[in-house]
Amino acid sequence: MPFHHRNFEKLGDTFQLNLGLGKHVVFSRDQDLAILALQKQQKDFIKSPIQTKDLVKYVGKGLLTVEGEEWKTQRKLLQPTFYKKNIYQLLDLMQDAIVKQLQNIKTDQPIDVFPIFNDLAFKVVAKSLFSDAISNEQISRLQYITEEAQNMLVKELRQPYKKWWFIWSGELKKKLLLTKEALQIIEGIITKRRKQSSQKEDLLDMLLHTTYEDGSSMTHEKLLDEILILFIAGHETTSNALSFTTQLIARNPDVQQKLIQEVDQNKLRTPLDVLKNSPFTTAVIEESMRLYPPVYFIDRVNTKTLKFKDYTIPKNTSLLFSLYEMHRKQEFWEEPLNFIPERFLNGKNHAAYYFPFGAGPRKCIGNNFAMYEIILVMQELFAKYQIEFTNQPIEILPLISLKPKNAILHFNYRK
Ligand code: HEM
Repeated sequence: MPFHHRNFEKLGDTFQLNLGLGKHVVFSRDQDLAILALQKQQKDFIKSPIQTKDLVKYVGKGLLTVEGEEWKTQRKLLQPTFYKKNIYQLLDLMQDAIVKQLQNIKTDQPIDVFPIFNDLAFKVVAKSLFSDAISNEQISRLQYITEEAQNMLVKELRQPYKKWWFIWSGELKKKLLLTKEALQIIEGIITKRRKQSSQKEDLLDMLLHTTYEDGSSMTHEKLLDEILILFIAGHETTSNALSFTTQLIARNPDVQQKLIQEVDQNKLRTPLDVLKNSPFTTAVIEESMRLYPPVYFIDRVNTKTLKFKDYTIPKNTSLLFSLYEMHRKQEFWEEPLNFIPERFLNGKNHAAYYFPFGAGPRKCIGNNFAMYEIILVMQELFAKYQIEFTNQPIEILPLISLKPKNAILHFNYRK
């Protein structure tokens, strides 16, 4: 990251990096170019092969990893499931999983919050999807498999020269077998559910009843792929956000105090009422995702020659938009490196240069789900605990997502 920052400072908001062998990448923190690629002229851009080929190997073809007509049809089908009113129905399931998971917090010693939030975020997706039809063993196994798939993808991307070794050593095959096992676990749950007549209020039931324009439902295979994708897209991003948010709160006692005041006012409220009465908590989360956007890069490839400002970018160029850099630009944010949640409370619209959930038609479908989950975690957490930081500064691990490193915090029961 500092490497990119230096390059942006030296070379400007958009620059090209030569990777050798005739390959090059365009890095940009220009919000107008990003909006053009993601929204205004999105028809002339596709996702990079990292998502539409490399990731597909491990997680199949779901909303996140498909393109063109296939994507359009699936997005149209799945969008209503993620409307606010449908996510509201999942709040009790979410809340239940959150309360159980937060029991793992210890107060007698400093703890790394990332593994706790990572398990929590995975369980919240699992329970929202399947309610009580999934066992704890199945959840642990699915979590292990999806994380192994992501680790393998990181390895492949970082060490492309070792591709033959991954194949020859059997490592790749082993990982692909794991993906098969994950699909079998999900398939078992779906098959059982199809035989039940009673209705459940979970995502699986919604997905089973959702239909295309011609009245048909998703094929069994498509449903399996979409569910696996929800696990992949929905858990690490959320746990990163939770970890960075709590670290920032611990380092800013005034913010923590204000947050606790709001949490106390919400103490006796239902989860839905908590969501509706948490403006400061929401601002805290938004400010945290400004400084540490869990998806810190969005990639696209232009399918046509692109003319933008003084640049002509030949077609089939990889473009990487740095949300991390964009969210820290002096021209848009006063004291850009400081954590000031109030900037999200002054009624100003930041949509032109702040988009932690992406922008345009491929914007995160789970954005409400994620925000509601994080607000409910903050409510549960700060109703019981106060937190202190133990190490400076916040450390980052920029992999596929922006992960925290050594997110060690000390929890104390509130007096
Ligand atoms: C704080 C948490 C989250 C962040 C920061 C985040 C961020 C993003 C971003 C930036 C994109 C767009 C990527 C692109 O344009 O290339 C995206 C797409 C997506 N996200 Fe999220 N996400 C989060 C949570 C979730 C959750 C909880 C779910 C599901 C339960 C989810 C499901 C998806 C899916 C399926 C897509 C692909 C949408 C499409 O291409 O049509 N995300 N997310």
